[in-house]
Amino acid sequence: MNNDLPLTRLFLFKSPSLSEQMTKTDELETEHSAAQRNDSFQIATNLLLSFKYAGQGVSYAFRTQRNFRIHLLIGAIALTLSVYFHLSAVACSIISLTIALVLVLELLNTALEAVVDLTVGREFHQLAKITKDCAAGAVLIAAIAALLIAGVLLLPHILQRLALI
Ligand SMILES: Nc1ncnc2c1ncn2[C@@H]1O[C@H](COP(=O)(O)OP(=O)(O)OP(=O)(O)O)[C@@H](O)[C@H]1O
Repeated sequence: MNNDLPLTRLFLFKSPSLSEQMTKTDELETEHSAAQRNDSFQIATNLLLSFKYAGQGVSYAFRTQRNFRIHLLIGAIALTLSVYFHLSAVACSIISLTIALVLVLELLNTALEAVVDLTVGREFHQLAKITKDCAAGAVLIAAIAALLIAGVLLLPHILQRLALI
């Protein structure tokens, strides 16, 4: 297995081969992005703009990541049920934390995918595979834990309401 990433791949925005393939539109978008980046450096002290960029990250994940939307929907259902069944403040906090953990990991997964794609482009690389698979695995483990915790805390109430116990 060749684990050596060329240094140029790590430090250049695009590999030369990919740059050659860029369309005129891509070039314009890159210039536009560069201008935006310069602006962001000039206004980095503005706290409201920091929140805005963070919001753009969440918005991007929501728009592009189906799993993020699914986790958000399941989280909303779990929280609604928690309030509906008058779960204790501690139980609600635990459920909220597990939901937040899954969403945070989904955002990090999306960020890592972007960095990997930025680095290796469309080329296959074993390290790219490991990075993406591990990031996806982290989301999966958090999601299973969240489901188990919500199940333990909510299931007795749901079964009771359905008159099954
Ligand atoms: N450059 C690459 N080199 C090697 N394997 C890759 C590469 N890109 C993706 N893969 C493999 O393909 C899988 C899917 O990659 P992809 O970028 O489509 O993520 P994804 O499944 O869409 O993730 P998510 O569902 O979280 O958005 C990865 O988990 C990895 O195993």
